[in-house]
Amino acid sequence: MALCSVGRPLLQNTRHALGWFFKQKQTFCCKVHDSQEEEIRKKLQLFPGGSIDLQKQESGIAVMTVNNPARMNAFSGTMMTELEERVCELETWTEGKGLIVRGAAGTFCSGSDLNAVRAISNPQDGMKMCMFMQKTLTRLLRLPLISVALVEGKALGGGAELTTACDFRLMTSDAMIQFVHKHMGLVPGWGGAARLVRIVGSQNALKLLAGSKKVDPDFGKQIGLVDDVLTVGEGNTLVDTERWLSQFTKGSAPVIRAVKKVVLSGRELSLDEALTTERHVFGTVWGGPANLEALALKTKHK
Ligand SMILES: CCCC(=O)SCCNC(=O)CCNC(=O)[C@H](O)C(C)(C)COP(=O)(O)OP(=O)(O)OC[C@H]1O[C@@H](n2cnc3c(N)ncnc32)[C@H](O)[C@@H]1OP(=O)(O)O
Repeated sequence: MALCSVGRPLLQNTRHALGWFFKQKQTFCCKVHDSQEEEIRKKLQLFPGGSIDLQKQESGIAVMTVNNPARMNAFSGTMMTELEERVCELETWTEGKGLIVRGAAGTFCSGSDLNAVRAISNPQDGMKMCMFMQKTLTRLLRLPLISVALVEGKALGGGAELTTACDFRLMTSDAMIQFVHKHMGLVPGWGGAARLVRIVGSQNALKLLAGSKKVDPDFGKQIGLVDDVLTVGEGNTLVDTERWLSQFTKGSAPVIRAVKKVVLSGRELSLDEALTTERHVFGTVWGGPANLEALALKTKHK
């Protein structure tokens, strides 16, 4: 049973929560063949265009690119299903440590493709699409990889929501994030509001959503949405992002992945559940190769 199948509350009980960590391969690496999901997958296939590209590098850092430049990297239907496939691929990438999510051609993502949105504007299809993207983005955030959204140009609507499905956000100095949903007569539906509240607090989330406020790098840093700013024109932003991320991904993959798991459990589970999970994760690294090597080297932390 997958963690978040339709109609099932997330993290229903401790056993389920622990299964999340230890059975990821079995529970996550395949599509959930729920009939409603199959139906929306088929419908999404009717709206082609663009791609979600994934490059897994030997460094243990993967780069995922939202690629639909003719539409400012808006998500077509097929891109939504491709995103799910790429997340599946990353769930089984045991050597992975980090992930960069970015947009093609110097801009992040302008949300869902408005042509597809118009065609499936009935509430039933809207709900199914929203559930599909919520689940995929939840799985993206829960990957045992340290993830960062590299925001160049604009991140609008669903694009702004996508940034919140990463652990960190970097912006170039001329970039902008905007939850434009209110202007579209909507609220976030891809899990962006729930995640935003956890990142910036409810006061700031209310300002960003109710005011559709534009977030530039300074404001983003001030409210804690943005972790760092890359100056435009000073080198290659992707290389700069890899360098920034490598401060957290340096070292052994099992340890980095374990760090992400304990932080994630602290963020999502009750204290008791998180403590139990922490013990289990600790057991996976205690006496492991990295631990034994550090002990043999008599490492000092000066
Ligand atoms: C739960 C999910 C909720 C959502 O995501 S709803 C979607 C929210 N996003 C939007 O409303 C974005 C609407 N687009 C815009 O505001 C502007 O196009 C944008 C992104 C600021 C760029 O402005 P400009 O730089 O002036 O460029 P432009 O308007 O000429 O756009 C270039 C081409 O891209 C297209 N485009 C941009 N965003 C799109 C989208 N979301 N869906 C479909 N097509 C989109 C735009 O129509 C234009 O195409 P074309 O050259 O006219 O064929």
